[in-house]
Amino acid sequence: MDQPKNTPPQAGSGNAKDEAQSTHARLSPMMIRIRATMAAAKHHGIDLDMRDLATEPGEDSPSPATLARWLNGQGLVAKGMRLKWRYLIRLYNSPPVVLMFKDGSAGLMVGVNPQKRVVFLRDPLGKETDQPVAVDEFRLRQAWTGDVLLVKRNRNLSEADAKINFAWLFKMVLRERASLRDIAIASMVISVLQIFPAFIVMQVVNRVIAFHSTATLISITGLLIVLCFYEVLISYARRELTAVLANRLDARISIHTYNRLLSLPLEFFERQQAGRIVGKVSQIYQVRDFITGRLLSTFLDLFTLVVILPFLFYISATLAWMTVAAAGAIGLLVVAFMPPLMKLYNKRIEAEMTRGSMMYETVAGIRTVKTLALEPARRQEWDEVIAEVSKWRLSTSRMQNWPETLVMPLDFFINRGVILIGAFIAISDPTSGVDAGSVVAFMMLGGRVAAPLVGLAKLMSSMLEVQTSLGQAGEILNNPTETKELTTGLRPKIIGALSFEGVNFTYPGGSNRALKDLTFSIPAGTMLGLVGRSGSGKSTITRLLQGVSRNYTGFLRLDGVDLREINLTHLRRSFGVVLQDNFLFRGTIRDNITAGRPGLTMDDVIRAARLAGAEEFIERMPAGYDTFIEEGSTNISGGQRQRLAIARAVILDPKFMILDEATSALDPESEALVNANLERIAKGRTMVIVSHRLSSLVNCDKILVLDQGVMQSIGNHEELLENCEIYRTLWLQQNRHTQAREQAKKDNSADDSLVPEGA
Ligand SMILES: Nc1ncnc2c1ncn2[C@@H]1O[C@H](COP(=O)(O)OP(=O)(O)OP(=O)(O)O)[C@@H](O)[C@H]1O
Repeated sequence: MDQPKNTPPQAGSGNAKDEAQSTHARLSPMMIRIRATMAAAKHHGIDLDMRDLATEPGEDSPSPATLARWLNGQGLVAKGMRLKWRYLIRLYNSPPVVLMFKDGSAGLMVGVNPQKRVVFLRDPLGKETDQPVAVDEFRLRQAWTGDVLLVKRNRNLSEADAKINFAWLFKMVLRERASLRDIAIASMVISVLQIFPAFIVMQVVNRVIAFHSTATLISITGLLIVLCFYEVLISYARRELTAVLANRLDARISIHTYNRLLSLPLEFFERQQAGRIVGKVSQIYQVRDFITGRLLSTFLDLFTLVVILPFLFYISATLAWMTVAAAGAIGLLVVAFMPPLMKLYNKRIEAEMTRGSMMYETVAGIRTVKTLALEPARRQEWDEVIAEVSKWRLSTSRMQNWPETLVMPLDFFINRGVILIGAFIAISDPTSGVDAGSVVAFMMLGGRVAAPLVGLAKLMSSMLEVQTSLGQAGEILNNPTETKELTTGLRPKIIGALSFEGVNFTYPGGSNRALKDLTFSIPAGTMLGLVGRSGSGKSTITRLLQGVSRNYTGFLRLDGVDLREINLTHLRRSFGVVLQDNFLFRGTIRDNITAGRPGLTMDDVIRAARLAGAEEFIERMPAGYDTFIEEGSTNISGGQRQRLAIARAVILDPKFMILDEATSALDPESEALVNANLERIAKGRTMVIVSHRLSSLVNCDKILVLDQGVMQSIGNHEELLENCEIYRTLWLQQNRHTQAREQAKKDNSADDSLVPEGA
């Protein structure tokens, strides 16, 4: 237990201890801190990937806040905080706590004994079963900074991954109950303050005017000014609170929506039109507007009702009943028109969605539209879409116009008729208790009763609209996500040996198998070419490898590990993938190569660019690595874009690369350049290359020939030319001209040799 000063207490005993200490000696304090955090996460069943850790510039060792950011959102909830010893020893029921040490490393506290006033530390590099070591306050203080990282499993992973529906909305609004309570109190106070002016005016009319009392008028004026001042203040506070609440709800909805969208599997996006996805997901903003707008204001108006209604009954029950009855009739009218309105509303949304889709499709496919001069056809189609939208918009507005017109007489009755009736009662029946003051007070407050009741009725109709919008957004967002596969599973070190064992795969909804009983294996470091006619299943193989489709039968193993057991994020990160058409984001070349992945330095960017053969053209650009790439990468050539995509794929030094027609769209010169770079990159990696051009695959160690999902043969170029009919045919088709030229050359030389000497 004797430790030198300021050295973190080490756990373990005997040989294990020596071993652990020698590992400690090899690892930097920063690494020990990271490993301690990973061990705390592991306790909750979450394997963290160090590549997700984004350290702040200038940090020697990640701070608790940085570590917490790393853990949050990976199925864990983490919080960095400063704790006193006396609080630390109260954490007796907690899972492992990471204690930050002064040298930049960390310890893992796995238990406490408050009676003996000791905490138990376990070696962060050891096993969960290792014996922890008891450390007292004095010894811990020598190493501990006082900072801790508390980690717990996100109890409600379902909350992070919750489906978008009313229950979710309700829970989310409920989480803001503190703000809601404050707003409700402010609304109550405002309502009460609003009663006073009416009450005062009643007094002015009845007493001041009737008895010519100036003194009463002065005191009433003073009171009125004070009340106005309070109302201004409280209204300000309510608006401020409401704005904050609306913003928080907006942020929550937006973050959750985006997270769910990102966790949907790629297969889902392939089945849907992008425009439709965006259109439907955007419906969530209607829901947001409803919650932060109508729902909140009606909720607040109801408080007004609760306060004002008793007051109105106090002034005159007859007039109050008349007002409530008229307001109720308005509500009924609104509700009666709801079903037909909803029908029309749904049609309108559908038509607007089609309009959005078409707009998106036109912008996305504008090259094709322009080059094929499709503008007139598109315009005509657009006219039809717009006609449909106009039709349903107009019908909805017309239908909406009806209840709005029909409620007007009732509204007039509340605001004017009730007053007239009040005046009549006051004149005809002096014993009724209705006097001039009551009538004026009613005039001031009666209208405020109608608004919340009508609001309540409209709220019900809006609920239906929101239900529709929620349904639309849910149609996209509530599809099964791949969150579980992305956050759980094995994270083996990938070396690159690959084997397919009786793999069969059919696309969802497809009738034929895209891969039939595929069995082959390649050792790590192999360059494997995939060849076959169009539709033979080449891309399907790469899809299965990347875990895009997982519902295949048979086994697909990477270094002997079943692919389905491997964590999806880890799997995809371990691959470098270059496709035919690679999307570059708006931003600098450097941003595109790092693609926002944390922990990458400029040196990594330059190394990747060099490996991809992109360095030379980047350096020739005016701003070098800071050159801005426009949307659609219009300011660089196709060959340059491919080289940037390769740099982006190799920056993490993947041991496994997939190139799916990566050079097919390039001109021969760029293709030769990129192919030369690929051969360099291939050293020490497994590469799966799909290409239509067999000439770019001749150097592959193995070429797999597919036909209608069935493996025809596997071997190198020469072997296949000899043994595989399909390969030979494809090769001859593609190299007919070269063959013909070579034949012609041979013939010519043969002819020359026939010319008699001296001729
Ligand atoms: N998303 C999909 N949904 C349904 N069927 C699909 C899908 N993608 C491909 N297929 C079908 O699966 C089979 C294999 O397609 P795959 O894309 O793997 O062929 P390929 O050899 O890569 O073709 P190409 O060289 O034209 O890219 C084809 O019959 C194709 O029609």
